[in-house]
Amino acid sequence: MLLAIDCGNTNTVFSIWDGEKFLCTLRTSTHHARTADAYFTWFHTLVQHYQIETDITDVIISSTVPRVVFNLRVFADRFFNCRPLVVGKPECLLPHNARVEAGTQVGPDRLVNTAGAFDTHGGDLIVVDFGTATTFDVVDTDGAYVGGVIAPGVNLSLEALHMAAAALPHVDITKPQNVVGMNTVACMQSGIFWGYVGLVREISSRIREERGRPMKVIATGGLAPLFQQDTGLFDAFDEHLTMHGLTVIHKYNKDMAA
Ligand SMILES: Nc1ncnc2c1ncn2[C@@H]1O[C@H](COP(=O)(O)OP(=O)(O)OP(=O)(O)O)[C@@H](O)[C@H]1O
Ligand SMILES: CC(C)(CO)[C@@H](O)C(=O)NCCC(=O)O
Ligand SMILES: [K+]
Repeated sequence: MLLAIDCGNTNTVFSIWDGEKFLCTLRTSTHHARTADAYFTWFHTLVQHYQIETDITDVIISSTVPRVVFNLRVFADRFFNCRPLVVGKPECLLPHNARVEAGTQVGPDRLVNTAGAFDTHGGDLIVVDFGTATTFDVVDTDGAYVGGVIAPGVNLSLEALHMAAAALPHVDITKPQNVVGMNTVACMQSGIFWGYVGLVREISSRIREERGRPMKVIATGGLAPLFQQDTGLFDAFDEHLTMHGLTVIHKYNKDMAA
């Protein structure tokens, strides 16, 4: 059984993959100081709570925060007696190597999304991930990551308004009824929501134009469904894209080692 760990700048997600399906998905906030023992206490409590029979033999990690990898390695070694595969390390092979400028470190989450999206949807894709940052990953015909776009995340943008302007409150994202807001909160929500709809539309269309071919837009991340409603921004929403990508990369490495 595989334990797949997707560690983002805001949240860390653990999923158990039995080879056919995910048995559970557990979420915690990302903290570089969390110890291996603390991970296990949290993990074990939830696995017991959900009464899941686990027999973890393999661990794969994607982390956009380099500092957390040490404790996750200790966690894998101490509790599952295994050496984890870490996406982005030379020993972790990718089904298709990224084609980017020499010396560029592509975020592991973007490499994982690329592998997952290509496996499910084929080539010529734009993958949009609404995480801490909103990223666009361009997946070539053959499945290689060939570049993309990084924009500030939705919640980060709302937080930045609140932090920088004394009179602007903390607000949660929602889809406003109107564009013209008649109170402060509605004005902020409109700016972020409709601004993002425009951002996604413009960037997707410019990517297609630059590459001169039709490309499908696949969205993932917790906020994607909110942006999909009535906007037709995406060809598909794939909630489990990152986790699926981790299983694809794990299987590829197993097959290559066999
Ligand atoms: N309707 C909503 N309003 C506000 N926040 C939401 C809504 N739906 C989901 N979210 C939040 O969106 C976030 C989406 O999670 P996701 O895993 O896609 O990215 P993240 O964890 O924030 O970023 P990262 O992977 O970079 O750490 C979660 O924090 C979730 O609580
Ligand atoms: C852009 C983020 C923060 C999105 O999670 C992550 O993929 C990252 O840290 N990337 C490194 C730079 C790059 O991907 O080009
Ligand atoms: K994410």
